[in-house]
Amino acid sequence: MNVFKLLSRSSKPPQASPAHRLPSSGAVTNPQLFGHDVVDKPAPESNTSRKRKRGQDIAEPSVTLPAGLDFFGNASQKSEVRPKDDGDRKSKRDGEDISSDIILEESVAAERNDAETYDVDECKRVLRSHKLKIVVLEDFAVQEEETEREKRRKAKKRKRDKEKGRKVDKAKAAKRQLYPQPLTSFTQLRSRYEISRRLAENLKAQGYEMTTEVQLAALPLLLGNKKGHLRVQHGSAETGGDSSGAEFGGDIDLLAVAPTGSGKTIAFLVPIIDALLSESKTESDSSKAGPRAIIIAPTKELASQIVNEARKLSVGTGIKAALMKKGMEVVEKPEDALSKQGVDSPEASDEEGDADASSSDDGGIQLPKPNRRRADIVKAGILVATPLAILNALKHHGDKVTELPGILHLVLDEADVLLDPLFREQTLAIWTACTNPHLRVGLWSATMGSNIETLAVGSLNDRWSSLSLSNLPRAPLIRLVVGLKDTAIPNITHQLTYAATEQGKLIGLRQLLHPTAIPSTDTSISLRPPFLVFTQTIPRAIALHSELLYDIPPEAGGSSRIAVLHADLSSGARETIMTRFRRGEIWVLITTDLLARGVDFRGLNGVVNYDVPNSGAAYVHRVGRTGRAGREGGVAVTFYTQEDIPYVKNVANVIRASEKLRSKGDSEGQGEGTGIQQWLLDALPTPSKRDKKNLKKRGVEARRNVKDKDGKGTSRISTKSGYDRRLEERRRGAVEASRRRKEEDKVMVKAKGNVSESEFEGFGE
Ligand SMILES: Nc1ncnc2c1ncn2[C@@H]1O[C@H](COP(=O)(O)OP(=O)(O)OP(=O)(O)O)[C@@H](O)[C@H]1O
Repeated sequence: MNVFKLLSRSSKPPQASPAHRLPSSGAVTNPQLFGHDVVDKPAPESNTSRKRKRGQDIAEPSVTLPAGLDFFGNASQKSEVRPKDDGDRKSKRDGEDISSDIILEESVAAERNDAETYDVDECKRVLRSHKLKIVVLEDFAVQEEETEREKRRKAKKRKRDKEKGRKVDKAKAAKRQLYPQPLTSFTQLRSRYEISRRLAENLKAQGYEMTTEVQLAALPLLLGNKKGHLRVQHGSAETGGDSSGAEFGGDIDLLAVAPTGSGKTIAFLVPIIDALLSESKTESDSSKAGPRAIIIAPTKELASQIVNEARKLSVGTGIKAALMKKGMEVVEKPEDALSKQGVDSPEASDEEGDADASSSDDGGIQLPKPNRRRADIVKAGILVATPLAILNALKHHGDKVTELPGILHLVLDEADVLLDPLFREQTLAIWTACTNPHLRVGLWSATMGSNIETLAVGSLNDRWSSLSLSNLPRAPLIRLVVGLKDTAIPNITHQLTYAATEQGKLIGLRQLLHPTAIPSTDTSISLRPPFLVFTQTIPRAIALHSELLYDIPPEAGGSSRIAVLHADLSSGARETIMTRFRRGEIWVLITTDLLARGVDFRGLNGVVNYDVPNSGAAYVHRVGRTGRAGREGGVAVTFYTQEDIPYVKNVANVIRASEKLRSKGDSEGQGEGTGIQQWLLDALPTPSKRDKKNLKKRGVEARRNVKDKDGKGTSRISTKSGYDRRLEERRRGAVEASRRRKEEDKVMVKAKGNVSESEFEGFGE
């Protein structure tokens, strides 16, 4: 009997032919998560934004691999048209490169239709069907203009609100809601917002046609002001036409909360690249070369992924994207200017020495100092980095941070973690250093606590007062939410498995690794490689890796198919493992929360939470590594033991919410599987606020990397229980002692023999 059958709860019944629905099957699905039954009018028949049922292919991949092998099927495969070499041909307009006239001809008709717009009611319908909610979180300009009058009005309103109760609040919320023109296809970017032709081509070459929900709303919001499109009228935004509405004076600051894998990267990169291109057309001043946009991400892996994406989108545009590395400088620091003028500065020389010592990029060659320093200053328009990497480069004279007046765009990707106590100080220091009055800020994540919103508003206010910018119009802060906030994506299957003990978890994981060894049951789900396994700590990841190292048979690649990735490895080793995993050479990657956020492995079939995540948000991000861009068939398995019971309700609640979301939005009725039963939710204890805080900070007590009384780590992972291990150790010790005794006896006998021999020798004399 399979014990997991009794103790596990899968969120959906097994599917008939999973191979066809695996994320790694290579087929590109509809990237949208919601609104599949809704036809986005006025999209014409020929328009690529025509709606498809979930799972219906947009196009066949050009290289057809067996479903089980094409792990990381590339979205670009489906695009027949690829960008040609940069120097190929020159555009007749604006000096842009033109790579394909075919694309142009094909898209003319579509562009004409794309220029058609929706009326306000249609906007509302489309945005609601895609579960999009856009509100003005803070309209600073209005606040400042009407301070006195507003105060009196607010006092009156509060009184009325008290009498009328919640209804009034709802009415107020509706008033502040926006309905921008939905962008249902990427071709509309050219017809409506006149983005660079080359940028449009690059998007097409990557295979992007239909927009995801977050792109559908965020791109019009961020590009809208370019043509004065964003107009708020009686609680709604509309395009062109009636000009009686209150118009936002400048651009906007945006706080976007959208599901994992929903294409937020493109949503923030396209407006930045477009803005930099517009700027480069108007500005001929080359002294402005250097970063104009900074994108901060919490890990090196995510930062380097964003750089890659930015480079792909800006091919042939002249816009460059760079990844911040040790030894690079963002701006010239005051001491550099002094040293250039021949003034000796002790701090400058100290720091220079440090930078040289830590720099791995100059291959140990010592160039003359001023030249080296100048050569390392970032010239790329888009700079992507972790907070510490930028801050280290900005610090001078101890803790002073060099200002960055040239930065016009600041993006915090995974904003909630960047503004969490772990990174908060560093992130805010960078934000404060961006002193340009026209700076626009974007905060993006799949999860966002209300404390982050408060912090964002506070930071915007502080910045405003410290820079004394009162003579300039203030941009509103707009919040865009896709789906249900802080919920896991609805297109994956969740399984919460009670494994009782540490041993149980290992057995469970082995069962997932060798599914054919165990007879399949109604509730068992199959998990095909490649998949990620998350542990709570680095020592546990290492221990699990060594335990599973020989589980994959040699004929399937053996131990080379399984790897461990964590922050204690060198950057080079981390990069190699990431590349091998993306190529499909590694099938099982064991890791910590280092890879929980942002990292995009398109064809990942599943995620195993070997250790329960530290919070509901952590669960959302970890499981969001599968089911990217609307791909179906991803699986998320979470093991929990006796020790986890006090905390697992967080995870159960997230799964339950995600299942509800699926069953509501799923016209095919697939969402009716009842994974997390109400009785389980009722039975699980609700963790206190303090417990949640502790858990988030340090994880489950029993698995912390503390030493036991023998000085050994308790984070050990093994199929054997501690009792069995002790017995075994004693047995081994006894065998060893007996062997040693025998050896000693032999030596004694020999020694005695030697004595008698020597005695005998003497006897010969
Ligand atoms: N419109 C689109 N059509 C098809 N694929 C898309 C589209 N937009 C993005 N993608 C693909 O979706 C995947 C996920 O995108 P991205 O990494 O930007 O997601 P994300 O929202 O930032 O996720 P996370 O919250 O995990 O960081 C990428 O492989 C990307 O190429």
